[in-house]
Amino acid sequence: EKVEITKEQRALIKAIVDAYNRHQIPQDVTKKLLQEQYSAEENFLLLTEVATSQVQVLVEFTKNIPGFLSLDREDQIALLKGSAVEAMFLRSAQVLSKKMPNGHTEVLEERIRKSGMSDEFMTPMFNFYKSIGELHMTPEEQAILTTITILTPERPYVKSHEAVERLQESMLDVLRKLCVLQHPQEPQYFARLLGRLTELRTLHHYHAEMLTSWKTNDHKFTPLLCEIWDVQ
Ligand SMILES: CC(C)c1onc(-c2c(Cl)cccc2Cl)c1COc1ccc2cc(-c3cccc(C(=O)O)c3)sc2c1
Repeated sequence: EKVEITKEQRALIKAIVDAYNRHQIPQDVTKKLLQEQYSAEENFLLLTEVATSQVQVLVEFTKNIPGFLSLDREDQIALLKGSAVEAMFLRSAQVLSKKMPNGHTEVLEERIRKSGMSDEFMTPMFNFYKSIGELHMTPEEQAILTTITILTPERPYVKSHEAVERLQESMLDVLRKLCVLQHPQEPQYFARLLGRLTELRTLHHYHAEMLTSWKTNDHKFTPLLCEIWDVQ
C-alpha cells in the first residue's frame, strides 16, 4: 500500500534531525584525534576525552527528543545510562564508515585498535563498523536509529515501560516509512537496520567486559563516564 509520512511525522523527523545536527562534539576535542602522537596511553586518553564529550552531547540531544522530558525523571536517567554505549557505537560507526567529511576515519580506527583493548572485542566491534558502513544510512536514518536506541523500554530500572514503548513505537513507524521511501530497491532495508540494534546489544555486553579489562590495567575514566557506566 502507498506509504505516507504524515505532517506530524515530518515535524518529528525535523525536530530529531535538527537536534542531532545541533549537538556535536566540539572541533577542538575531535581535532586532537588528528594531532596528538600515538601510544596506547595517549590513544586511551584521547578516546576517553572524546567519549566524555560524546556523553555530554548525547544528554543535550536526548533532551530534544519530543516527549523525553515528559517521562519520569528517574526513567530519563535509566534510558541515558542504558543507551550511552550503544549510541556511541552508532556515532563512532558513522565516523569510521567515512560518513564524516572530517578525515577522522583512519586516525580513529588506529587509535581504537591501539588503545589497550583486548583483541577478543576488536573483531565483533569492527565487524559492526563494517556492517553499518555497508548500509549507507541517510542522516535522517542515523538520527532516528540513535533515538530508537535511546528510547529502548527494556533498559534496567525503567519503571514506566509503556510510556517509553509508546515513544519508541512512533519512532519505529517513522523509520519504517523512511526506509521504504528512501530505499525502494531494498524492501528488507528496515529489517536490516533493526538487525543492527540487536548487534548493538551484543556489543554493549562486550563493552562491560572491555571496561573491566581496562580497569584491571589501571586505566582511569572521567567522573562522567564512571557515573554513566557505573564504574569504580
Ligand atoms: C572511554 C573510552 C576509552 C572508550 O571506552 N569505550 C569506548 C567505545 C569504543 Cl572504543 C567504541 C565504541 C563505543 C565506545 Cl563507548 C570508548 C571510546 O568511545 C567513543 C565514543 C564516541 C566517539 C565519537 C568519536 C568521534 C570521532 C571523530 C568525530 C566525531 C564527530 O562526531 O564529529 C566523533 S570517537 C568516539 C569514541
